[in-house]
Amino acid sequence: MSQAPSYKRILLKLSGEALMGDDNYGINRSTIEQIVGQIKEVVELGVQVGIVIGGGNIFRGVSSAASGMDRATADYMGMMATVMNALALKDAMGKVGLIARVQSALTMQQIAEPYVRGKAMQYLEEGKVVIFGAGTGNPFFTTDTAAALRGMEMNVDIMLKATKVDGVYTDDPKKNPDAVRYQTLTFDEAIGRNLKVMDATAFALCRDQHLNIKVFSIFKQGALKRVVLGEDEGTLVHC
Ligand SMILES: Nc1ncnc2c1ncn2[C@@H]1O[C@H](COP(=O)(O)OP(=O)(O)OP(=O)(O)O)[C@@H](O)[C@H]1O
Ligand SMILES: O=c1ccn([C@@H]2O[C@H](COP(=O)(O)O)[C@@H](O)[C@H]2O)c(=O)[nH]1
Repeated sequence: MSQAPSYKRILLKLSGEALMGDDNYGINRSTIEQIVGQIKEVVELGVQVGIVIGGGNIFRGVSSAASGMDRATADYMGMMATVMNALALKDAMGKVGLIARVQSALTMQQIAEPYVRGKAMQYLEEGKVVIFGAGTGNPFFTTDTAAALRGMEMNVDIMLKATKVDGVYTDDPKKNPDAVRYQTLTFDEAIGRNLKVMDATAFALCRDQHLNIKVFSIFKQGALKRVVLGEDEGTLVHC
């Protein structure tokens, strides 16, 4: 019996750091293949997939490597890092027969299309995966905020934040072993408790536009498909 997805169109926010796998930097080949395999599973269910990818595996504007630099310059470097990840993701998708397009918020026409909302919508309707690179195109923002923004522009049904932890916790589970995972929580709770799993700007945007977020671990085999099928996986952040 075929399974019916709970969502027609999703915006997947992929952590850049998740691409490192167990490495300290960059893109781990088997990790990206594992992630692309999960994306393929949901495309095959007929779900339209837009992706915003982070850059933390290569460069962050607020990282120690950037300290002493002009913040806006460092942020432009961070945005370029996300384009590198977007190209790597597109390449890995092509190898398993997925058709993907990269649209960049910063113009770099030799390597990526510029972001054009209508064109991106058309690609999604055609069943192509659209990877949005360069975040919002503006310094002082993050790719979480870009994911919220593109998700709203694409009229997606839900934003899925695929990360290294399996949901939202009372505290950072990487630092506090006593942290407890929420099954669901509201945007106001997430903002009020200053939970650092996403930035507050992204939470506030999603709250104001009624775009729910599911936070889950991309390292759990089949997790993306379970989320899309509406099964119990990760943490739902809702209005
Ligand atoms: N309350 C919390 N619940 C869950 N995770 C939390 C919490 N507070 C902090 N974190 C941390 O937030 C991180 C979110 O990671 P993620 O890599 O997705 O961030 P990102 O900055 O969006 O990614 P990147 O810049 O690599 O694209 C997790 O690694 C987790 O350790
Ligand atoms: O809209 C945006 C998005 C990102 N940046 C810069 O890129 C890096 C990497 O993004 P992450 O969200 O941390 O993965 C970020 O640290 C910023 O320096 C940006 O300036 N604007």
